[in-house]
Amino acid sequence: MFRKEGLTLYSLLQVKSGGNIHACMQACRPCSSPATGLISSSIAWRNLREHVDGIFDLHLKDLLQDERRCRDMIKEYDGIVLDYSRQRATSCTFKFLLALAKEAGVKEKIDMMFEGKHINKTEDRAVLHVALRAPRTEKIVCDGKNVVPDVWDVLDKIKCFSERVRSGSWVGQTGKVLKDVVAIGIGGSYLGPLFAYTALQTGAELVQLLANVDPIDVAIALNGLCPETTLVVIVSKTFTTQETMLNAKTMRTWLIASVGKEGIAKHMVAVSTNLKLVKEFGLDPDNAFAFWDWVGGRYSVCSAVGLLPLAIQYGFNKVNQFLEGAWSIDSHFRCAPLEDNIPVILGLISIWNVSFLRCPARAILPYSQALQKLAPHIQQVSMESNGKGVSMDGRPLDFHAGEIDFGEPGTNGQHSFYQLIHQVITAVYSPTHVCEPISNHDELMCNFFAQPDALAYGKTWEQAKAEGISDDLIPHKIFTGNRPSLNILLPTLDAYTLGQLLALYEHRVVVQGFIWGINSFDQWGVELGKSLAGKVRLSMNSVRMKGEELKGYNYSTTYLLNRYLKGKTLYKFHKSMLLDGKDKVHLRDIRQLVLLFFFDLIYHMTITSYT
Ligand SMILES: O=P(O)(O)OC[C@H]1O[C@H](O)[C@H](O)[C@@H](O)[C@@H]1O
Repeated sequence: MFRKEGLTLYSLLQVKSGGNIHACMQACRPCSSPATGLISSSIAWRNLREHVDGIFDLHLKDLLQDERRCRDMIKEYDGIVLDYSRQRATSCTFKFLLALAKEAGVKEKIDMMFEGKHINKTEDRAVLHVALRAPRTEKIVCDGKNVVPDVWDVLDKIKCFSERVRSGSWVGQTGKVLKDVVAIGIGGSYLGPLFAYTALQTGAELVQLLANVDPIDVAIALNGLCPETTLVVIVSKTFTTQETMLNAKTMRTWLIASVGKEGIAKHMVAVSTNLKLVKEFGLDPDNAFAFWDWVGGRYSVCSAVGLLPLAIQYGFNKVNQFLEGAWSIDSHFRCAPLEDNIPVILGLISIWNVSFLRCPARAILPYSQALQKLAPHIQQVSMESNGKGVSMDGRPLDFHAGEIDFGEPGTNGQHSFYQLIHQVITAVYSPTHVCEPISNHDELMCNFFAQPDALAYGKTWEQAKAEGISDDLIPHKIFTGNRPSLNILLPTLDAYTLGQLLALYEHRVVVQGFIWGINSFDQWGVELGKSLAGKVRLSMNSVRMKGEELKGYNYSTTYLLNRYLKGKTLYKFHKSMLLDGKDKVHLRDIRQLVLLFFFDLIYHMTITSYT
């Protein structure tokens, strides 16, 4: 009944209908434990597979007429409103989904997470990012130790340091007040901080974040900065990530040229779990802000990774509010019954769309420009966490898990890819940064409220005809609708609600992983790419230093690498090229010399038919 291809939203509309919902309800069998270890062999999963057949008859425009259903599909908690009535699901669907959550032991797994159990089995680690936002009085034990006091030691250190930088009492080596901060990191050490930092932006930025190892990015970051008044923050959980370490070395060279080696302690600090390597890099451990291996990189926004830049820029008060917002959702996630638990409901909706309706693409569309970096952050949180092909115990999955996430703030996205929007819409319904533009915000929100219904209802031939559209244009102007979305409304966008939003998305991803039975906390696929890059690095050095021939690559890679190395003889990117009079950057020169390579990745996700 399904077409044999994925990544298409239209599959929803092309499938043949089958059965009806009441028949499916009667067919519902009591649940029992999965026989093979995969959740797909459970009765709860099979009930959903049978149930999904009945759904294809139903159109959202009909489902939306049932007010009781719609009322049941709106949940509120601590100012957040979740409306999932525009999902292609009935109340019965949610009964089946909740049965699946119970079958998968979601509640028990949430408890294990909060209890510091080593649920990241492949790395033998606890998963305790929730401990990062726990109040000082809370007790969260990991490996026999309450970790909350350690968390607060670092928070106190962040408070003290950030206040000194902000007040000007922390001065650079030459006695000048620091005016600029560059935070270097990549992946989780960049995307999460960037999301939070951008969301709270007020206009006067002290901090900038640098990720890419591309020399142009480095040059742009340094452009106009004076080493004597610049603080560099190296952010790396492992302190081994090549890109970050290379950028850190470039920055160190840049600083030393002006303030000398002895000035580094005043101009460079680090955020890491690896304090030994921080010291070996030449930084004073007193200038390091620690975190712990039980914080995954992509879940590290609430550690010093995200909080140090936030505290320096916006003050520690905002950091406190951010943590309180996240903790509000953490507490709800831990304690609320599954049927009222907003992150659990969000996770179940994702499971329903991906594994049963087979819609593995999700657009995240905040109707708030301040949330412009939400989608890039969630791309990593979701796709690195749940882009897994095997279960926790190494069995290949026989169902589809993981989504393709993408997004853009509305209304920009409307003018780009809205033909494909499909699942999540986030909005702020009261503006925070009111310059004057109440009417601008109203305009924005008109679009926000219009889009979900446009997607749900579509437009029929008859409606188009009644609008006087000519027959030849009607095929282009009718829309089948029935595209699901869900809405999240925040009362405002401030540090508190930002923390709530972050925790909601983090926990949604975790719930999905709990149900699919995968490990949402490791990233071995990324490691493969890293080790292959290491091999290429060695080969490049052998060619350059020893004049050796490239060996061990296929024809295509050898050809491209040789072309690159040949072009590289023109490329002389060194200190004097980067700097002119110590702080002036030759962007144009660098641009001319850098060879650009890019590639299109064609990712084909195959979804096989149900039998
Ligand atoms: O913070 P770092 O140790 O430098 O790691 C930065 C990033 O490295 C890799 O790409 C991992 O897959 C990410 O999860 C991590 O956030």
